[in-house]
Amino acid sequence: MTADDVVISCRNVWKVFGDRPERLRLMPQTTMEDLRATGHIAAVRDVSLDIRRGEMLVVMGLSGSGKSTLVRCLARLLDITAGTVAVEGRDIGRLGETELIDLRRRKMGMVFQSFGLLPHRTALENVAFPLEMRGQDRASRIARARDMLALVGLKGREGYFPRELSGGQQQRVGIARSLAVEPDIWFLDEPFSALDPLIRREMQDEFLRLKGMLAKTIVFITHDFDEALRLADRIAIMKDGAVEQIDTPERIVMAPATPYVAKFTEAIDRTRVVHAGALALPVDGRPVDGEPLPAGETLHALARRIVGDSRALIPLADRGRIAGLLDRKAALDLLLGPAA
Ligand SMILES: Nc1ncnc2c1ncn2[C@@H]1O[C@H](COP(=O)(O)OP(=O)(O)OP(=O)(O)O)[C@@H](O)[C@H]1O
Repeated sequence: MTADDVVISCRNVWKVFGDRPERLRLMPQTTMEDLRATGHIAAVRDVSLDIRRGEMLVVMGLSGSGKSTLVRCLARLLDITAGTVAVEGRDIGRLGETELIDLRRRKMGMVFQSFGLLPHRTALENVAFPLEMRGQDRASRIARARDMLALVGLKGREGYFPRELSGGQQQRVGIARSLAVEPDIWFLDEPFSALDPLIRREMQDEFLRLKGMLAKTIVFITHDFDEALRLADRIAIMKDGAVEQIDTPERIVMAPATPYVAKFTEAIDRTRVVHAGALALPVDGRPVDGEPLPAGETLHALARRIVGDSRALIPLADRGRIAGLLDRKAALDLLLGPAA
């Protein structure tokens, strides 16, 4: 990864709430108990991570683990207590108020759990509002706002005020508003939590489509592991303000860095995460017979073909080349549980 690939970089970031956090001497070994003794609480504890351009980073953790606080620090909606957050190489802690507003307006989009809609404006005007702030002309911003509302399934409700919409509909207006400005960096704090499962899946698909098309950098908080697995390039698992592991979904479930991460991912169906290629054995001169299976597919997607295959070692192909051999028994053990 080169420096150019990194859009957001945070180093040893702390966010401590309490009486006088600025007077604390924070060190990696500072514990929650040390802080509690002085009437403080660390919502974010010594977090260092880099987010790459075009990446979708999903932040997960139990309630109170610091997800929202971390994301608010990345957008400098909160001032951090210690450490640095750099966006495209600029330390955002040093930006003046106008520069900060400009950075947010030009580069960042945000959707938070509380929808933050303007109560005296209609759905259409709410979605058009950030475009107005950018100085876009009325006709084009209204047209764009209409398109975005249609995209989130609110065609026909353009003239409704927030109080006339359900919680899920208000959330969709918030999503449409953030989509309207096509930000480079998107911060999404449980954006789909109030949506019912069908529309939620549609919105996830829409996100994946936009992500693929526009190479946006997205930081996304969710409680829902299935959602994380569908969307994430990498997942950060938080506990008590610290990031326990930041890794690909496959490595989070197959190589948990701590007992906590292992416990957190215990109930996940591994076969939906693990690609056949991850189980590949080297060919090492063994015969490679017959049609190979695609190494990039998950075991779940290949289940029928693996069950119906009679070869003990099934060749795997990646971009037209043999990538290794899949031990059918090991794959079946994962799919069906070890034989009794
Ligand atoms: N303004 C504040 N003042 C004091 N403590 C706060 C404040 N904001 C958050 N906290 C504390 O910081 C910790 C992390 O909160 P945060 O909202 O970041 O967690 P979260 O992981 O996003 O939770 P949830 O999933 O419930 O939204 C919690 O213990 C919370 O009580």
